[in-house]
Amino acid sequence: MFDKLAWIRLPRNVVVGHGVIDETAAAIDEVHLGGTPLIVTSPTPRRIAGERVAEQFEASVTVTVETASFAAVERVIEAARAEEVDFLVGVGGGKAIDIAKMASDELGMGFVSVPTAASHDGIVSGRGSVPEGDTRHSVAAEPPLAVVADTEIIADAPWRLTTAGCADIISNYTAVRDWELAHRLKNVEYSEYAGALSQMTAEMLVGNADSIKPGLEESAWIVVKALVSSGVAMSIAGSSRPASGAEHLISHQLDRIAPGAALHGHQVGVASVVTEYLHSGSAGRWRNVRDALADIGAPTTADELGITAEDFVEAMTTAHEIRDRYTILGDGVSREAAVEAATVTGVI
Ligand SMILES: NC(=O)C1=CN([C@@H]2O[C@H](COP(=O)(O)OP(=O)(O)OC[C@H]3O[C@@H](n4cnc5c(N)ncnc54)[C@H](OP(=O)(O)O)[C@@H]3O)[C@@H](O)[C@H]2O)C=CC1
Ligand SMILES: O=C(CO)COP(=O)(O)O
Ligand SMILES: [Zn+2]
Repeated sequence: MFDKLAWIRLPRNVVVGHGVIDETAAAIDEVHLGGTPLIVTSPTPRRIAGERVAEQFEASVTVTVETASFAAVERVIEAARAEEVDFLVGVGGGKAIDIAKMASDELGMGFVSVPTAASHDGIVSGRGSVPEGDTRHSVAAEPPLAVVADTEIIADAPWRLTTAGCADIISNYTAVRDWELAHRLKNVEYSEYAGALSQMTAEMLVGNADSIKPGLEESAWIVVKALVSSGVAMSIAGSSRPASGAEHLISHQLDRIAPGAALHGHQVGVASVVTEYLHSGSAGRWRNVRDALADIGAPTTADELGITAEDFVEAMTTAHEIRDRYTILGDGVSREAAVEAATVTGVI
């Protein structure tokens, strides 16, 4: 008798390359999804990619969403039922993809991810994040059956979206440290395989920092591959643990305290500078994290995020409350300790 249930849900077809958007229907066919797709997109991605995806099918339905909300997920579910579609395709950044992912989960329908920006690892994962009440963190949702990432489109997206994706990957270092800590102190289940994959993904991205530059299509390749790998680590773990530790808790808290101030990846990157400091002290590796962010042009200070020192410190001191996830924040860092960590690291 097994006392453990392993449940790893991964994409079956990951297509990455120049111009592959025009192969979306073929990639979908390969995973045996047939019939009419419901394309979930947002205004800019619709113009750039959504229409090119739609024209590959005899019939399709498109829903354009403007904001990430449960109302938008409901609208997509209603459209899918009313139009009797067979599967969902999310075309865009995290907003369109997560709305499609959450709706697919509810509908029990196949889901395909067509990212137009490499802004964070949610574009390839089985985790969905749509703000609900006070909740900002991800929940389990339908993983994509196929991912179609056109590097020509992604390389043309605003550069800040790509640096945000890089910073989300760089934050894997501290996420894994938090996970190991929770394993040691709280007996939280830890997967060495998922932890090693997540850490290696960050190392490879940092090792390739010289090739991550605006206007260079190879950057999109490197970042998408890292996001896929991070998504796989989360699938193996069955949670976002390998890619989300205290730095993510701080970012989720910033989303409440200073909504819309900065991109997810940029926030978790800056937060990981201070959480690395909390882990290893002033002589530790926080400078490596900061320098890795600076090398790819991501923010390294609260000011660059457009967040005040006061708000950043408040997020640090309250972030432990938002989720049952043990990290270096323990049962809360004091205001003095938060100010010290953020000041020594130059974050505030
Ligand atoms: N599942 C997970 O684990 C995670 C999910 N998230 C979720 O993801 C969302 C944030 O993702 P993010 O990608 O930053 O947000 P969006 O999907 O809102 O995209 C960011 C902006 O980029 C625009 N855009 C997208 N692609 C292109 C392109 N190729 N060229 C020009 N502009 C483009 C969008 O246009 P437009 O305004 O027209 O949409 C939007 O203005 C949030 O809803 C968040 O909750 C965040 C982290 C993790
Ligand atoms: O953003 C994520 C991983 O990079 C998902 O993490 P959360 O579960 O904390 O939302
Ligand atoms: Zn993240």
